[in-house]
Amino acid sequence: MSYIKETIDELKRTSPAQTEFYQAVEDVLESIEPLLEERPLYRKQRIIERLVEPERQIMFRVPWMDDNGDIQVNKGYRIEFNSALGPYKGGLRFHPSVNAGIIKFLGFEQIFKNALTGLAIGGGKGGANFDPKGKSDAEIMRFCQSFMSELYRHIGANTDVPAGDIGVGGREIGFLFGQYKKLANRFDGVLTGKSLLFGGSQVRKEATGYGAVYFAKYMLEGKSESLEGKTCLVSGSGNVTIYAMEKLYELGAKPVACSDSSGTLYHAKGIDLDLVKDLKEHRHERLKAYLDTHSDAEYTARDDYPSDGHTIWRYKADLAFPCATQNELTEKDAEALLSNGCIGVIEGANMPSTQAAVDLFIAEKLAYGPGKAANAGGVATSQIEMAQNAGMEHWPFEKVDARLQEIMHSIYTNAKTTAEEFGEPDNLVLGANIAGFRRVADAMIQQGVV
Ligand SMILES: NC(=O)C1=CN([C@@H]2O[C@H](COP(=O)(O)OP(=O)(O)OC[C@H]3O[C@@H](n4cnc5c(N)ncnc54)[C@H](O)[C@@H]3O)[C@@H](O)[C@H]2O)C=CC1
Ligand SMILES: O=C(O)CCC(=O)C(=O)O
Repeated sequence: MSYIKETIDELKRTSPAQTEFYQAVEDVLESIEPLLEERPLYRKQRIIERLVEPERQIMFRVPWMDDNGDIQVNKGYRIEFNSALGPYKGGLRFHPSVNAGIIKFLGFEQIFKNALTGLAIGGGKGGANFDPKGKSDAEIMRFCQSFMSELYRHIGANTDVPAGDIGVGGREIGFLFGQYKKLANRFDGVLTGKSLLFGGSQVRKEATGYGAVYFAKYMLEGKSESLEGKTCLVSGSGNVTIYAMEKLYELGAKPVACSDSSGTLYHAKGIDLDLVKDLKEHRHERLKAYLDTHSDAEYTARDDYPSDGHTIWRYKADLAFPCATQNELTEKDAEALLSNGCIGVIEGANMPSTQAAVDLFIAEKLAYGPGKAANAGGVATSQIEMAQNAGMEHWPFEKVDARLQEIMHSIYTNAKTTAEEFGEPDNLVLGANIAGFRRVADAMIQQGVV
């Protein structure tokens, strides 16, 4: 039996029912096989066995009272996965689908993503199976306060620094920070993605979307192509999607489709970004309401999606940016993109393409930027926020944006040159996984068996 299969079988036995986690582990293990052959020390040191086991997993009860006075109970998680390179760093996700397996897959991805940034940050992730949809601000506040009432004792500016992810934006980070400050009696950089009024960094809100588009720019330049005039499908309509679309417009491309969990919107003239921002950032409405302003746009409800995939990837466009959630781009979607002449897929979300879709992109030598490389701009800018907090500084927008561009360029170059080193110059999955793994593994070896 191969080493990879043995490892996955052992994970299935010891950590049952964590499908997304196995998928994330398999993706990394398959890529690093040539490195393991070249450097037997990694197996001797049992780096893989140590890496797949989180350093610490915290699971807790989150009781809170809704507006009717009824008591609700959710499950909270913080998985402190690996601290070889720095304090645990990674977002919090509030979504009804959250469970230990989802948080573990996200935490595992985060280890290698954070390593790729070249910064001193380890990997962690957390969240709750709480559904913010339809909740009042007061309910969100009470939930965040209860969540932090347990979490505060596990985190710290030099220990573990959470941020946002799906369902956790500026409003939630504000409530979480307020409760942390009250309980810990400390005002420090324990969370990132904070408001600019109390320690937040310029560009953090925009960073993941902007970063993914910078990555696309560098990857296309590597193929003597550019973003200018390209039509783009950008799934989702949250933080990552909105700022990816903003940067695409700035760099001369045209986003023509986006989506939410209820359906897909297509507008051949180009998505009206101001309207989407208003609908999603202020009015908290479904995308369908876009049709009230633009009757020439098309909307497909989720119930009418093809049974083997998602409507958004069936439209013709030059580039695809999956920016919503995991496994939102299937093999059939990948086939549709390729047959419609799509030349690049750049992942703003974490693990949005199924393994079969990824295999197809690699076999077809598509310009493919895997999430752990392409969406690392968010966490990289979080580290810039931590550095500003520690130094009691506040950098201007231009300075943070320039640093973000440098980091995205270096991530692309590192993934590309590592892919070349291992004889597969077009395979940035292999390049990103090996480059990220090597940095973490070498640090673990130097720190001994801990
Ligand atoms: N916020 C950040 O800085 C970072 C986020 N990510 C990843 O980017 C993705 C999006 O995160 P955010 O934009 O922060 O979250 P968000 O909560 O702001 O937006 C999520 C969006 O995805 C949509 N969505 C959720 N499930 C969907 C589905 N099944 N089909 C279509 N749309 C769906 C929601 O309607 C919403 O528009 C996630 O995979 C997250 O892990 C990755 C790196 C950093
Ligand atoms: O900014 C951060 O700390 C984390 C962002 C995040 O959750 C991610 O990169 O998936």
